[in-house]
This record gives sequence, C-alpha cells and structure tokens, in this order.
Amino acid sequence: TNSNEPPLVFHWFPFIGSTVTYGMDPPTFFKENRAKFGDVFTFVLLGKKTTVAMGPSGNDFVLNGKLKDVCAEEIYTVLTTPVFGKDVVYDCPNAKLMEQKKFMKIALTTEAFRSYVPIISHEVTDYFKRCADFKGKSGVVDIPKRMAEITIFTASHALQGSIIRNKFDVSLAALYHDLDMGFTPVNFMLHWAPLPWNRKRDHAQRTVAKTYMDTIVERRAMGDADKELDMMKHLMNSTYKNGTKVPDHEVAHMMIALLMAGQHSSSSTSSWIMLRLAQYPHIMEELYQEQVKVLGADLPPLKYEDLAKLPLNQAIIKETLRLHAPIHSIMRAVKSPMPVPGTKYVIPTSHTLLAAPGVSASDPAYFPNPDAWDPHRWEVDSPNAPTIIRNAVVEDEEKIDYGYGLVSKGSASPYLPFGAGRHRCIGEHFANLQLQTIVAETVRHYKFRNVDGGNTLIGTDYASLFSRPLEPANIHYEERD
Ligand code: HEM
Ligand SMILES: N#Cc1ccc(COc2ccc(/C=C/c3ccc(C(F)(F)[C@](O)(Cn4cnnn4)c4ccc(F)cc4F)nc3)cc2)cc1
Repeated sequence: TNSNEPPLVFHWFPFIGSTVTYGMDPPTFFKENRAKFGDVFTFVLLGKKTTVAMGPSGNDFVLNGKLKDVCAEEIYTVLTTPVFGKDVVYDCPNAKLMEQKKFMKIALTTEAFRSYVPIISHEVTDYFKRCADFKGKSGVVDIPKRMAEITIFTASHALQGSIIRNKFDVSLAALYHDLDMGFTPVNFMLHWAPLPWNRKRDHAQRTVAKTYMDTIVERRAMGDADKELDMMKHLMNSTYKNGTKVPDHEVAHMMIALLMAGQHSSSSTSSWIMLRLAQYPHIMEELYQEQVKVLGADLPPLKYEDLAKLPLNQAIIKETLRLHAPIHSIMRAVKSPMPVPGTKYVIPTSHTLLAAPGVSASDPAYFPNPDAWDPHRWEVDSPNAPTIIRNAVVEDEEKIDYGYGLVSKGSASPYLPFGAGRHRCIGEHFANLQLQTIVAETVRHYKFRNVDGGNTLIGTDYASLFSRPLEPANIHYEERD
C-alpha cells in the first residue's frame, strides 16, 4: 500500500481477500480489526479495496461525504436497478433521487399515519386468526416466516393501498419472492449473469411493475372516488422541479423500491423483536401491563395517539435496532482522493468506502453493558442509559436539507440505524409506526418464551442483503386468556 493509505488487513488469496471472514460475520470482523488498526483500515472484498471508517467520526466521514467525493448509486445500482426498475433511486442522478425522496416523504404524513394504525392492527389480528401456525391455544412457531407475512400484508396495505394489498394474493406473493431472489449480495458481482434467479427476478420485475401500472390507470379513472391516502396516489400526482410529471413507470418502480425497503427492514426487525421477547418473557409482560396502565384494562382498539403514550413499547424498537440493524454495511464509491481528518491517510479513488454504524452502537464507550438487550436503557435514569443521554448533552444535532426536508447530519451520534446525511432513511417514522403497532397488538394476544424455556438467542444470518435471524427460529407461544 502507498504510504498514506490506511493499513491493509492480511489475506492469503488475491480477489477473495477477506471476503469470507467479513461476509460470514461483519461485526466481529470490524471489531477485531478495529482493535488492531483503529477506526480506519482497508480490506479486500471480492477484489475491491474497501476502506472501513468507524466510530462517530467514521460515520460522519462516509455518510456526510460531499457529492463530489462519494457516490452511492455507483455501488448499489447493479443490485437495486434490476429489482426496482429503471430511472428511479440509483438509476438516476442524485438530484433526481432527492426529489423522489421528497415525494415519498410528503406522502408519509401524520394524517396518513393516523389511518395506518387501525389498518395494521386489523391485519395483525386477522393474521393471527387465519394463520394455521397459530391455531392452537399454545404451540411452537417459526417466527421469522410468520413475521415476513405479517409485514408484507401490513406494509402493502398501508403503504401501497388496498387495491395492491388485495392483489397480494398467492400470485403477487410468489412474484415478490422471485423479485426477492435477485436481492442478494452475490449480485454485487453476478447481477449480469444469466443465472436462473436473475431470469426469475427480471420476469418478476416486469410483471409486478405492470400490475402497478395497471392499478395506476385504474385509480386515475376512479378520480375523486378514490379516497385512500397511500403512497401510490401521492406519487401519481407528483411533478419534478423541471415541470415534468412523474411517469407511470417511475411511480411503479418507486413503489417496488419502497415495498422492498419496507419489507426486508421491517420483517428482519420484527423477527428480532419477537425472538427477544421470547428470550425475556418478563419484558413482554411489562409491555402488556404498560398498555393496561395507560389505555385501561379493556384495551380499546389501538389509535395513532396511543403509541406515544407507550414508552417501553417504543424503546423495544430502539433497543432492537441498536443490536440488530438490518443494514450492517453502508457503501460508497470514492470519486476524488479523500484525506481522512485527523490522520495522514488519503483514500484513493480505487477504493470503496464502508460505514458500519452498528459498531459504535455496541461500543461500551457509548452504551454501558452494550451486548445486553435492555429496552429500559433508553429511560433517562437507567444505569445502562447511553452516555449521551446520561450527560444530558442534548446535542442540538446539526440538520441540513438535501432537497427532501431537514435531516440530522448525525455526525456525533453513535446510534444511526437509519443512516445520516444525504442518503438518510425516509421510512423511519413509518417503520416505527408499523413495528410499534405490530408489537402492541401482539402482546395483547400472546405470551412468548423460548421452546426450551431458557434465555438463549439464535445467531444472525449475514449472507443475505439484510442481516436477519438464522432460520428456522422457533419460539413457544401461548394465547393470553
Ligand atoms: C427498521 C426499518 C428501516 C431501517 C433500519 C432502514 C435503514 C436505512 C438506512 C441505514 C439507510 C441509508 C442507506 C445508505 O446510506 O446507503 C436507509 C435509506 C433509505 N430507506 Fe430505509 N430503513 C428502514 C425502513 C425503510 C422503509 C419502511 C422505507 C420506505 C417506506 C425506507 C426507505 C428508504 C429510502 C428511500 C432510503 C434512501 C436511500 C438513499 O437516499 O440512498 N426505509 N434506510
Ligand atoms: N461472497 C460474498 C459476500 C460478500 C458480502 C456480503 C455482505 O456484504 C454486504 C455489503 C453491503 C450490503 C449493503 C446493504 C444494502 C445497501 C443498500 C440497500 C438498498 F439500497 F436496497 C436500500 O438502502 C435498503 N433499505 C433502505 N431502507 N430500507 N431498506 C434501499 C434504498 C432506497 C430504496 F428506495 C429502497 C431500498 F431498499 N439495501 C441493502 C449488504 C451486504 C455477503 C457475502
């Protein structure tokens, strides 16, 4: 390596480099090499020199990089464009993505959220009634499979509107599965290869996009009779700054992108939540008591306003995302040599940059007893409260507007499950609403515990694009009388 490049992780074979050790368990790989080299080091990932920049300053370096220095679409487009479709997200200039995020964000209003809570509650209750795996008063269930179904129904109905939800019968669900097959890290390399899953992906993308485009035509014909407050309706009526209306195919492709985003992130997170509640049944009991105390023993149907009155219910999602963030590696291409502040390193354009916000989220310097899943740590006076809260240093987080509203730069924060800066997530509030409603509804129906009654937790599968629990992950459920 040149004198001013970061240290290179030792590896035996060129091209393969550290791909396998990294790919099997990224967090361990990051932690072990951080101990050796500090917050900035380089490793070879499928023949590409990849420089990791960790800790709050590393997160800032990568996530708040200037447009002239770092590029997301160059890395991600090979993976996302065949799945989402052309002209959206990473298949267009960043300025166009910023406008698309503005359209998406405008549709995610409080008024829309108010209508989503009963929709999601109903989908969850209905699912538990219909699902064969939950038919007995008690039993064992493979929870990730069930949560994948619950999230696709709740997300498609709320985010995509009832017409698409009703089309999510067997056919669309099967097509969604084929689309999903193309959403794998192997396609960072083999996206072009005429492999069976890539042909299925391409057929599914065309078919799903056509279903959406037919629905757009259907709804346009309905005119004012169509009262639903969903994303599709809003995107159909959006116009770019240069005056052009969003074309139907771009609406369809953005809807697929949002479906994929929402599905993978929420089904992984909700699976981890349920596994953690089975690991710690007393927390599930506390959640139930919190609702009884705040909403009354008759537990009236959940409303949007109720969610803000259930702090432990909210803390469950925060704590689960702290230890189980679905996106463990955020990557950028380097477009011009980048000096790393406070070091002598200059990252050349031949490298890829990688941010791993999850590493600082389990750093004892910021989170005492970091590996403990302790939702109470988010209460201010808890012994495990994050350092930033304990010092009551309420950083007036720097905010910046990239064209889709003010977002926190998050530059000093050790907890960034939704990213930060230009590419920050716009689905955070929807995800929290969806997950909080699913959890609040579930604790009303069931008590969970590990099948063996112990307090172990299953391992993580890092081989797919979003880290998620290894499967099958069985838990024991018992109907709450
Ligand atoms: C627990 C749930 C979720 C988590 C943890 C999550 C996480 C993230 C992260 C880390 C990023 C930044 C990616 C990068 O910088 O390369 C991101 C971006 C994004 N997410 Fe999410 N997300 C979640 C749910 C959602 C949902 C429900 C939607 C849509 C309704 C969504 C849509 C997006 C979009 C459009 C971006 C912008 C990508 C860009 O600007 O390059 N996400 N998300
Ligand atoms: N051999 C081997 C071998 C090698 C390596 C490995 C493991 O290596 C890696 C490396 C990097 C990554 C990156 C994850 C990654 C990035 C981007 C996206 C995304 F773009 F898709 C997303 O952000 C997703 N998203 C956002 N919010 N919710 N979902 C998104 C944005 C907008 C949008 F509209 C829709 C979206 F859904 N998704 C996932 C995963 C695994 C294993 C094996």
